[in-house]
Amino acid sequence: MTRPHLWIRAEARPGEQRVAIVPADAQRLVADGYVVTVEESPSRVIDLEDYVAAGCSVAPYGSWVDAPEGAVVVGIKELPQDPADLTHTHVFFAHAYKGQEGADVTLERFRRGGGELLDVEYLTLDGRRVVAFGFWAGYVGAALAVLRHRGLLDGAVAPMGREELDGQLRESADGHEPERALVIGSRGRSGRGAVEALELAGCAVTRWDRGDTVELDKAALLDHDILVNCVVSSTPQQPFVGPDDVTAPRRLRTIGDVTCDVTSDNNLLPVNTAITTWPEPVRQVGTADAPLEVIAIDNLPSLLPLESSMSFSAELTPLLEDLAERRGPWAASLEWFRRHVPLG
Ligand SMILES: NC(=O)c1ccc[n+]([C@@H]2O[C@H](COP(=O)([O-])OP(=O)(O)OC[C@H]3O[C@@H](n4cnc5c(N)ncnc54)[C@H](O)[C@@H]3O)[C@@H](O)[C@H]2O)c1
Repeated sequence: MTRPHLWIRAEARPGEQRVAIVPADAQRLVADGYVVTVEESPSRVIDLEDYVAAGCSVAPYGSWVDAPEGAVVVGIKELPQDPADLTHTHVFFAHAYKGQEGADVTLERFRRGGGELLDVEYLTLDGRRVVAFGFWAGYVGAALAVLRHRGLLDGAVAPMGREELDGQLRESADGHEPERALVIGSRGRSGRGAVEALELAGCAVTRWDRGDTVELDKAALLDHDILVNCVVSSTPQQPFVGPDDVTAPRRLRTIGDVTCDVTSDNNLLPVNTAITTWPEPVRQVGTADAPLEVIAIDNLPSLLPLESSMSFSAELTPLLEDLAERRGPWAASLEWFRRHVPLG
């Protein structure tokens, strides 16, 4: 079996602490005969020494631009703006096929350099994505919502470890009647994470998935204190919470919008139309008399960088044996790339 040289790139986005392959998985790859290089990084949540102990070689920050021909450069978020031409094969989330801002520029860089994009979002088997950050997105989104509901999230949020977050959730339960919390999309990856966090926090959790929203019981929905939206919506349907619901009789006070489709036609929470951020995680969309707060952060998994990296790496690593031949999910992702950048 051919084994490509794997080059773990340092993330270029300021503050990004995640990494695509963790040392334990790198060690297995090295034992399997892969050459694995890891770049130095000022922000990565995992020490460089752990990669050295796993048998990886070390390269300076950003040196993937000079990686040997044939090396596959693996990362998570966007590439830096230089160089203009991309000559390698890159594995990362490029967000380049749905007309997103900057997508044309990204694809043009690959076209000019003759490189290849194997976008992680398009690694699929039988149409289902095989590598995603969903569980921890749901976990963090629900955790922030319940902490806010309990008056314990005031101001900025920053990356932390799971123990710290779980400690906050457990402690916050003291002296609280269990809140009624609803997770919609509860059978999905992020939905399962949301349910786990809310249960740890001592909430009484209602789970809804596809069949439960066909005929939306709005009164039942609004009779929850906390709502966590984890639905993947691709077709328009009756919104879960719209502007009209602000003045309706309701228990609902806090929404965690994990889906974050805030500017899309399929936004199921049109009561809110903008994301929120780490410095300002909470937006008031209600009124002084009828408060309603939304948390809609679009990079939730970054708040638990170690756990997110570990689960991402655990999903990605077993797929690498098919990478050299571009089989399975790699073929699916490559097909998307070739639709946008045909072979010249
Ligand atoms: N905010 C973030 O940082 C972040 C991170 C990761 C993922 N996401 C987003 O979260 C969303 C969920 O991702 P996932 O990986 O959990 O997806 P998933 O496909 O694993 O789960 C989606 C769930 O929604 C259910 N669903 C679909 N339509 C529904 C409806 N009308 N009513 C009720 N349930 C419905 C599905 O049956 C499924 O169980 C996606 O839009 C994803 O892009 C956000």
